[in-house]
Amino acid sequence: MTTMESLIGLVNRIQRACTVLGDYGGGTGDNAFNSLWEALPTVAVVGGQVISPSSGKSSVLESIVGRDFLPRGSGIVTRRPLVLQLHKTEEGTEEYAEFLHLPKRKFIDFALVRKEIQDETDRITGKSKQISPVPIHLSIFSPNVVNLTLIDLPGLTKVAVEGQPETIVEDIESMVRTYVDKPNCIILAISPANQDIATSDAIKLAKEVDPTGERTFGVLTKLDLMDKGTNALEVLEGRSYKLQHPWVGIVNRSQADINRNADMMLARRKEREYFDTSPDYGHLASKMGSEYLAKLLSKHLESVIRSRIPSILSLINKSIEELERELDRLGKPVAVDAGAQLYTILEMCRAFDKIFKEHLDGGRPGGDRIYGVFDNQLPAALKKLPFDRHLSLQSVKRIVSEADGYQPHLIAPEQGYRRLIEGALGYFRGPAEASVDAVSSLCLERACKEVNCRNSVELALAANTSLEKFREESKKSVIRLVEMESAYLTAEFFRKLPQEMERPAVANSKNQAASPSPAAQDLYGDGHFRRIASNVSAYVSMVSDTLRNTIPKACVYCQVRQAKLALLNYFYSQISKREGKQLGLLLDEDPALMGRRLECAQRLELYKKARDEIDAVAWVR
Ligand SMILES: Nc1nc2c(ncn2[C@@H]2O[C@H](COP(=O)(O)OP(=O)(O)OP(=O)(O)O)[C@@H](O)[C@H]2O)c(=O)[nH]1
Repeated sequence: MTTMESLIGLVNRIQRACTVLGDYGGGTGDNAFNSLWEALPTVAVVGGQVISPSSGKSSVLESIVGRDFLPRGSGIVTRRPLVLQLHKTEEGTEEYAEFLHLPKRKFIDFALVRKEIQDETDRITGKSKQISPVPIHLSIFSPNVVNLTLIDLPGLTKVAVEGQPETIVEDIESMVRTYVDKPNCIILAISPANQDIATSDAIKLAKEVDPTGERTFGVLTKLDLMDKGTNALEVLEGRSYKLQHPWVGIVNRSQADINRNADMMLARRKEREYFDTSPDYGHLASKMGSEYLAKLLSKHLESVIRSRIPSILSLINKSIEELERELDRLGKPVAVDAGAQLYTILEMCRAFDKIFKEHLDGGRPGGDRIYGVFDNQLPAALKKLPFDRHLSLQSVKRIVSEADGYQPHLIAPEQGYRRLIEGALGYFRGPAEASVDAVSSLCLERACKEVNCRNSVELALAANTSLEKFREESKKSVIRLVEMESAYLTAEFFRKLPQEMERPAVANSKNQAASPSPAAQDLYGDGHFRRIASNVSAYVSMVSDTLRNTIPKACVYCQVRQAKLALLNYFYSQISKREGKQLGLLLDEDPALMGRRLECAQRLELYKKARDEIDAVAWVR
């Protein structure tokens, strides 16, 4: 047989785990998980707010705890649900409080608890006076409490005060309703005795959601403030409004007591005395007061939890089945720890690298297309270069005379030759760069095809980045080859030229024997410029043959060979920089899918843990 402590403690633990996972009820939509939070029995404290007369909700809670710890002030003070978990400790032990969001801090000073509730409320809602459904969990350990969990909700209000959004009235009501609508919710409806019970906000709401009064506990405060000669027996004896559970009357500290900082323990004793000596309520004394209320609720909560355990278990089992099915559908669960993720990713990179190499080396199609670039595309592009235009008679004349300047050349236009050759060599940059791009896109195409099989956009991006790096290197190398040709011309080639140059002049002299100086005559004639064009063309064609052989060498050296050697190393170095979530990204292309899988896995863990905890409680068997 278990104790009350273990049952309420069990629910407390499950409730805390739910909050950590973001389950505090209210989930809607197709993807919403079953809410375990909503299945857990709770006591929700409901009362009217601010508008006179106030219900005394805060005073009741403080009286149950026996400490002053709730924020007070004008406007809506409670703006987030406060899950108040009370744990009874041994007589004589020190009282302290703990927040779920500050697990390592023990609060001994309850004034600091009040401040932390305010600060933590503001952390989520800002100072905007908005409300938020995200609960604050506060545990109080004290010899002066009973084991009990209460959820303090924002007080029901009728008008928005300054600084609050217009919708606050409906917002609060709908938040309170998400709690009190649930059949597992025990409603602690607090109303002041100096107000007509028919107009109590708390009772009106309770009547609506729990018409038979099965799960409502009516609490009447401020009995001491009733007009002389009147009493609240009509309500307390259940004649004004009948509930299944007896009404409990309360006498809290007055405002004057609060101002005086009157001791809570003393207040409890005074309350006891009030009922013991009251001519009106004496016959009900043993069932009145905040201490009695706390014990009554604790006992009731325990019995409700006991009765609900089978249905909670069946919800948990059903949810476990659903989650396991969904995880199956989502595919193999991602290895949760970073080590396993890293292993999987490296395996994937190795497989990718191996197949990629096979494509380049032969054995798989791909490498032959790179050869096609060198054997067909590059020679064709070289052939198409516009040397005819560059070396047209007109262009040669212009370039040579520009190079000569004011002093025409005497024998051979050295500067003119250089300018013509430099200009022509510049055209080689285009085919050189195009070869690099073609090889790069073939490598990338191969890589992407391979990566697609592995379903990882991240891997594709990593391959792309590294191939891009190789492409840049390769481009620099081929451009350097072209620039080297411009930087130093092969003098040997031109040394052979004078003899050849003479040949047309000799032929000329045979035909025009009477001509006084044919060579001199031709020095600035068209024939002379045509010869220059033809010499330059021959030189450029020699360079073209060289580049046709060296460009492929540079591409293979910088791109293909590097891709084979360094792609895997590049993956390794990139991956070792990543951690946690980023590793997960490498494994899967869809962050939404990944998120859902993680959520499902966490939920599954929560449900399994909850099932184990419930199973561990002896009475279930
Ligand atoms: N004399 C007397 N005063 C009470 C009683 N209950 C509450 N009060 C006073 O009523 C005022 C409001 O009490 P709270 O406990 O703050 O009431 P609340 O419903 O939480 O109201 P807000 O804090 O304004 O939301 C305080 O001055 C209390 O001292 C009671 O039973 N008797």
